[in-house]
Amino acid sequence: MEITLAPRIPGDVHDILNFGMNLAHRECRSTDTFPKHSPTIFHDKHLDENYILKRVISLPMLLTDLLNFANELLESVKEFPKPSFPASATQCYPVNDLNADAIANHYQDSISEACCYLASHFALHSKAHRWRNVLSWTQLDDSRRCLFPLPRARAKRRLEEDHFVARKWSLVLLRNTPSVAIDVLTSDEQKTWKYLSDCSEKTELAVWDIFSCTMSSDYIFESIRNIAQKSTKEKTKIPWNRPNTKGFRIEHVPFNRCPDAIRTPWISESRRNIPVSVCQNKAYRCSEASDCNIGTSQLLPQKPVDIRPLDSMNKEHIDVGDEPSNISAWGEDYLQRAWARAVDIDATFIVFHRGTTEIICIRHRASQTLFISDIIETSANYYGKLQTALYAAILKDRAERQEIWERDHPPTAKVTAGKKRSFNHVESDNSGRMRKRRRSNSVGADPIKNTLRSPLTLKERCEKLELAIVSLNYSWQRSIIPSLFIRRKFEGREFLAPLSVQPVYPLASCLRIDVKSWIGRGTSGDAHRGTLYICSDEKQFEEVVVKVGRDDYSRQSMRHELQIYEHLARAKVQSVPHCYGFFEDIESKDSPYILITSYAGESLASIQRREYLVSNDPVVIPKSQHPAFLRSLAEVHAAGIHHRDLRSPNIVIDKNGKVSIIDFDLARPYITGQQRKHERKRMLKLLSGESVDYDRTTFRDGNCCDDCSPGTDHKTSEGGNGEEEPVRAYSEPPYTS
Ligand SMILES: Nc1ncnc2c1ncn2[C@@H]1O[C@H](COP(=O)(O)OP(=O)(O)OP(=O)(O)O)[C@@H](O)[C@H]1O
Repeated sequence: MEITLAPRIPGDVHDILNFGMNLAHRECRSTDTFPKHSPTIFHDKHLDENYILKRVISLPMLLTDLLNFANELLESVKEFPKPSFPASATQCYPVNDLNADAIANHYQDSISEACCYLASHFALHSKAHRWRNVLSWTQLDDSRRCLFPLPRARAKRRLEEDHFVARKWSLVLLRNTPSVAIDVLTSDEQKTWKYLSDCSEKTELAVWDIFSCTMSSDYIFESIRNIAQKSTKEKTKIPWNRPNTKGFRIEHVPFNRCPDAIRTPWISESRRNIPVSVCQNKAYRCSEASDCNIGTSQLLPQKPVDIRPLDSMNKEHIDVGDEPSNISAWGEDYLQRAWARAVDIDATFIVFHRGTTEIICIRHRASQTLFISDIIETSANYYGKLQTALYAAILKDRAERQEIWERDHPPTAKVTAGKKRSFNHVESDNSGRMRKRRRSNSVGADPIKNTLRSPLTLKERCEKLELAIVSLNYSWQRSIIPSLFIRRKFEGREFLAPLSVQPVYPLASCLRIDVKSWIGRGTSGDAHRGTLYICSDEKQFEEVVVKVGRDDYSRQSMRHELQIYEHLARAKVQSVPHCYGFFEDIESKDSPYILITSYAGESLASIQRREYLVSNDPVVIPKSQHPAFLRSLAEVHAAGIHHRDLRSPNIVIDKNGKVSIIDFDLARPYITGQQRKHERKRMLKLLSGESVDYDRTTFRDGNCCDDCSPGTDHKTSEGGNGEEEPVRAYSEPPYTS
């Protein structure tokens, strides 16, 4: 009989496995409050089902499972590594300000780096003398969090939130091959390595939310634990608001999800709680409508996006007392956000860490369930072992899921170019239908068809329609049920009448708008691109821009913009988009307002940016093309409109070369000759690639424009007697912004 002696664990490995975090915890600062809680808003109602956490289950056994897994790994190790490990910091951490980043740095230095080495060794190449690390716990590039220029107040709030929770850390897979002959590895290790090699460089493997070490984060952790315990006991589902729109038949179209690992031991316990229907290994097809996406597919974003499905940034700060019972909603919020991030990077493990305590969660994709451990004390002397097991589990889980995926999707010899489906890009089931419709009715693409079908007819027909049915289909937004918006009209500065909604609208009286991409964010809201048609007639449609605003400021500026567009339409100005109207969501007063205009092409800013990337030189528009730009501006001026925000994002050019001026939220309905000259000069500067911006630091009255130096008055600066009669667009008192 062969007797295998347990290997002697070297001292440095022993130190890591028996590491307990030593973090002195001071009283929280008096100013410490929760970041804003974010109730469900319009965009949340249109979230892709995959991004919604449906239930949570408490899994107290997770800790034991992971420690047992660590023991199994240790037993299987034939030789322990002999490199010099990053030392685990055992000294007490200075606690001046335990903000989220300080906690993250401490976790990284004290234990994470060492665990990356150990877990790589145990899970991948336990027999090799010389080996490399394949894991790195890293702060990710922060640039994706600042995609949009934020107004100062929102940027400040974001900073406050960053202070409380850092979301930019993750475990990353490195693609350097281990310097070890592959035949030294056991067959299991070879398999794991093969499947991990198929992942791309710097694949994010798990989600970490690192909290500041304060009383508030302590409350949040308790809240998470309580939510898990309560919903496990009562078998509750997390409720999710949807639009209340009636009369839309919801079709249940099952689809294949990315797989969940099944054999992994650490979810053996959890599997008992997952409904059998969604736990079958084979195809991960959802079987009940309530448990899966309806009519949608798993479409992972192509570009990294800042996932904030619960848009707390736009919500009022809600202070809570020190009562932990008040804060269950906060815990749910953080769980939901972490779930959404995990969906985005297709991660199974989510870790909440706050220095002295930690919670580990496992995401089950098919049932959209999160299994939640108890609160783990990081000072326990098995914490190092637990983290090593966690990292190895994450690696194994990734490899196993890749194995399942490749088994279920064997490479087909013949893949037609352009039809290849990538791992993370599955087309939505109705996209083919939409493409077909667009091909056969490509208004805008074919000028002959345009004239035959006269887009004006659609515009004219739309003028009388009161109801707009809006659904979102881009990035993580994928409406199951559309929202209803009702047309709003104004008299002077106020709404003409209170919102009145009829019980039933015939399809022929409804506009339908499919929002399909995000264009940009301005001061009055987000601009999206979409397709507009009338419900009863899908044959005619037009590309539109839908500006979505939520607050009072955006309502005011959209109202003003609508008024200017209406005037320009009456004056038959051709060089501006057609405005379809201003609509309001009928569901609640928190819901947004939308302003719909026709899509008028790509902005000068975006063309110049694109060209600049190629040539690296400021982009100059050829002189021969200047008249088209100047004519468009002159047309607007001739109608008595002073734009006052003439910048390259607000000049758009369609594919036939037609130049339009957009964005009239700052415009004034009267203009002097001097102001006209100034805007013309500004246009020429923009065309020659000069970057010109407005000085909005001083208040300008109607006699000045923002291009004048402060103190200049058009009336007095004019030659002759200085008198100049402004052209008035309409006889309202001048609008002051
Ligand atoms: N009708 C349109 N056609 C083409 N692109 C458009 C249209 N309307 C808006 N856009 C694009 O969307 C972006 C944002 O829209 P817009 O500038 O109107 O928003 P805003 O909130 O008024 O912004 P701002 O801060 O400039 O006032 C614009 O820069 C432009 O590129």
